[in-house]
Amino acid sequence: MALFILEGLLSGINFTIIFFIIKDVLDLNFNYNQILKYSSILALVYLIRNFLYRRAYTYGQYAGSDISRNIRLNLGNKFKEIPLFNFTKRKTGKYINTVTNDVDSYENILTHKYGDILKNLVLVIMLLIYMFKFNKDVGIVSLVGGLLLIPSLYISFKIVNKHGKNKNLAQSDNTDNIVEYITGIKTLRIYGQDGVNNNMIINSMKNYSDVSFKYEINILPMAGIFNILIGLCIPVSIYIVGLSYINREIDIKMAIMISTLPIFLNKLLNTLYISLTGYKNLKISRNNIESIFNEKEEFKNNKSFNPKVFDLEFENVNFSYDDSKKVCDKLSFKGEHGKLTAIVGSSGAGKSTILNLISKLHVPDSGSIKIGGIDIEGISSEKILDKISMVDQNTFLFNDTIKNNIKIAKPTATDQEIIEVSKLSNCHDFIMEEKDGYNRLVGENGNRLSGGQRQRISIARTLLKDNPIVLLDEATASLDIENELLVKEAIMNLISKNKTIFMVAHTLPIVKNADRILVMNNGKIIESGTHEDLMKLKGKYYSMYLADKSN
Ligand SMILES: Nc1ncnc2c1ncn2[C@@H]1O[C@H](COP(=O)(O)OP(=O)(O)OP(=O)(O)O)[C@@H](O)[C@H]1O
Repeated sequence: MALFILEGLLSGINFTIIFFIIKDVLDLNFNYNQILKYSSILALVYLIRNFLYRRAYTYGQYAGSDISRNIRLNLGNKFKEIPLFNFTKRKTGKYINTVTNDVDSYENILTHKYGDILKNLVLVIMLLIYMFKFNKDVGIVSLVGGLLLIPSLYISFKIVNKHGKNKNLAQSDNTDNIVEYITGIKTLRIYGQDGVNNNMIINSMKNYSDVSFKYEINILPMAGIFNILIGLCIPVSIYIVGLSYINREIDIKMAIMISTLPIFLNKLLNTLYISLTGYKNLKISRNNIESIFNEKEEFKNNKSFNPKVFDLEFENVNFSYDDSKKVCDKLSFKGEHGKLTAIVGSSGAGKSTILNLISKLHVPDSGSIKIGGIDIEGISSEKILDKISMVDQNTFLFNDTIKNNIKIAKPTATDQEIIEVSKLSNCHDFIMEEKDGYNRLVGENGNRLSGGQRQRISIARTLLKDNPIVLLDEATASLDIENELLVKEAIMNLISKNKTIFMVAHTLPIVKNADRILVMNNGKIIESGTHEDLMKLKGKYYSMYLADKSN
């Protein structure tokens, strides 16, 4: 900043030199020595200014990229603290937009805007001082022109606030839709909904360009009015200078000099107006970054969580995602330590929601969930998740080797441990089929592996993490027979490890051996007991079992 101000001050020397040249020319004193003197001063000042500007620019770039890197890292840290249920479709787009575009815009404020604004401000002040010094009346007219900047910017800032925010929101939506479009491109292609056939993406692009156009069109009138008003200061100043010259209050040198200054001032004020309006727009990005940092964080405390046993109890738990529908309706049940509790029931009954509540991805509206007799409400979710492993249909794999993907569950694991859990989860054979073995790359989100192989890797992770509670969500759904058998076998290996297991399942044979089966319907548990108990009841489970062709 200091270097930019210094550079601005030095550029004022140009005006002084121009003044002296005009003076010398009119005094018929403009000889070779004078020419040499002025050109040398101008060259020297130019070199110093160039040096200062380069330094200021480099420092600015360096500081800017340092700051934006830190902001991005801190945002990454903050995402760790934001409750998982906040990562909804809309918010994800907003987050991506902030981490990419908003941080870039903020860096732009730091690296370019501040410097330009300061430099031009210094020059405007210098020119005003010159004008007051040379001719008070022209000084007053120029000052009024300069002060017009304040109300004009006030109005422009209001417009920027209103339309700039909409533009920023449309940009987030756009980012979000583009991410969804690209991730869903396979499905969209299958149904011929890609490219210009995709209404969602077309509307989103159109909305963004409409909102951007609206922003520009609303900003323009005020910029035009300001432009005209300060433009009028030039003829008024020249009129005053002309009168002063006719009345012999100033000589011709002064008259020429003072007439040129309002033209420079006009250009500077216009640049300043544009820079400050742009600065205000970029501040929306700064506010977006701040709003993420201010987002409510997940409940956290330092309370340790080390229950002696890991039985799990729901007591009168009520929960709904939104007010329209109760997804858990006064749920009460117990899953004993080291036992397998299966949850079955019709689609949408609330089975997966139970697992989400256990892992604190959501919190109940009322009632309590206890692990080993301790209410999990008062424990941070980080500590709860430290005791839980989860296997669901959508195993997320990183674009890395198989080994590293398993190791994520326990970064300190030895190769021997990894091979051991891979054998138990029926992964070892398919891993060794290829020459790279455990160092084979799985591709983006594991796309070089089959669905069953991905699930077995997820089970290997669970075995490696060796947590006392295991949540299995439809782990055998959508698999072919061979894969299903291998996954089931892997699950059985998991079950034999004395863990408290909750398993949501559609196919009933694997449920048959459960210690307890909960049958859900519309957020309620309507039956519970062992397979034999429920078969004797001849209720919902009985009819589901008879209808299940996989028995
Ligand atoms: N994130 C969410 N926001 C709003 N509603 C949701 C959300 N997740 C689930 N639901 C709704 O909650 C209800 C229970 O969903 P849940 O996934 O728990 O059912 P489920 O029994 O596991 O179903 P399925 O067997 O089909 O997987 C459903 O009506 C569903 O539409």
